[in-house]
Amino acid sequence: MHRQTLPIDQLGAWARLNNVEFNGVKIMASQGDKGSGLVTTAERSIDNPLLMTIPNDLVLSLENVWVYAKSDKHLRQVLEATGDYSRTARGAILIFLLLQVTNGATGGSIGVSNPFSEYVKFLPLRVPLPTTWNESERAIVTGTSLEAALSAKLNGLDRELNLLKEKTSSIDWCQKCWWDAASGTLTLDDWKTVDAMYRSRALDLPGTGHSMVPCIDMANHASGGSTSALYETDGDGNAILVLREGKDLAPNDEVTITYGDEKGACEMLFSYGFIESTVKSARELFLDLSIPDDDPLKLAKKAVAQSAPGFRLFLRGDSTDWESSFVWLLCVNEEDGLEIKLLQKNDGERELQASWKDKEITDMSNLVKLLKLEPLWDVFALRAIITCQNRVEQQLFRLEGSKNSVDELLIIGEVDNDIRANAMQLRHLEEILLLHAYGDFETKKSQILDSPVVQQYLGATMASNPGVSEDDFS
Ligand SMILES: C[S@@+](CC[C@H](N)C(=O)[O-])C[C@H]1O[C@@H](n2cnc3c(N)ncnc32)[C@H](O)[C@@H]1O
Repeated sequence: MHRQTLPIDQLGAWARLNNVEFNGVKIMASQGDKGSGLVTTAERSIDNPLLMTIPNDLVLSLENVWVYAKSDKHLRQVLEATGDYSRTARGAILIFLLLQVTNGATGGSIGVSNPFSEYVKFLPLRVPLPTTWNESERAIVTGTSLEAALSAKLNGLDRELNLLKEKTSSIDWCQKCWWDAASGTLTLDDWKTVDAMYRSRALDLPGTGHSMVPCIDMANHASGGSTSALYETDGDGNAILVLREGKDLAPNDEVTITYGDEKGACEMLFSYGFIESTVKSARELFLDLSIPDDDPLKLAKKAVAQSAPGFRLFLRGDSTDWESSFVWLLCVNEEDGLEIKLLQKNDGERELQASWKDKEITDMSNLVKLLKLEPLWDVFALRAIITCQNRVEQQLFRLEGSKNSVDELLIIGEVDNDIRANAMQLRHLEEILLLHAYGDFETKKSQILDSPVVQQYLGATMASNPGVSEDDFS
């Protein structure tokens, strides 16, 4: 779909028209590779911390999308057709943004023009999130945790667009403008664009939740002590940007917020398209795990697992640690005490019920608590460590094994320079974290292997299965 644009220096006029108040700040066209940003026009200090006020009705939240829908038939039709999807903040806001882009592309004939129909024209034409990267750019993150996250996200976006098509094809104007082979112009790239707009600009606004706040979303990110401002909600429900305590800004200083200092390098690149060059650690990453085909409870375990299949590896102080409720499900079976049964409910429905030695498990995060009470706890803990360590090793092989093809792509592929720098930084940071984790798992493994419970268990297992060694333990 053709996206109309407006020069960013006209955003000041848009802001005045829509009662956005700037106090000693303005939007600056270019902040180097960061796109537009916010800068001060005068000295700012904590004596007068208010930098910007955005009226409540300009905050794009789930609630406000439905308020706009009351006076916009086209928006309402799509929201209603998509059911539960548009009852979530992300779903409703994505549809709203798509309607604004459609409004611009159809010269205003679809939807009712509102402040956002103009505002989206100030947003960058290209948001460099990995979902918008080309094939070569995607291939250079092979072996990082972004590889799986990106592939899942791309599949998810494709599914969402197909669902949107299925639900709205019967609406005449949707069929004509979006889906019709001759006149429809909506593509997967458009859907990726609205998703990227939302993901890279959404804030968790206190009292409102996930929302997009025009003008505050022009603030770039800086972490730690470099963050200069915070967003909040004032007593009247307006969104405000205020100076951080202890910060004094001189004229022309950039005003920054944090997009989440706790986020790992992969999540930063995934959601915002960059990693700060000063970042020295990947901080955390997620590795997926699959249940082996020879596990007799494979399908049942998949059905009762309440979390993503994998584990989160993260830095805690100087060491690495991991967390997952899925891993524990992977490490025990019927012979240990896990049971998963199909129950017939009173209403005729059937459901799977998991239990550990006759204790029902409704919340899978409780499985580890029950395992910790078992005499064989050290054995289960060792299985979990070996499972995670093997997966870390596999990831290191994939990262290492892709180095030559990545080097080649950097020479012959079409790779944007910023994307190259970010992707290579991610590869480097994740390799360090994985190596660190591998070493920490090794230490934990040798400690736990000394436990009398494990020694006794291994002795008994090897005696009854002469072909089995300690290495086969997982
Ligand atoms: C909320 S928007 C900020 C405004 C944006 N610069 C614009 O031109 O509209 C977030 C996007 O700005 C860019 N960005 C923000 N902070 C950055 C930083 N510290 N380094 C590089 N890019 C940054 C990224 O493209 C990110 O996805």
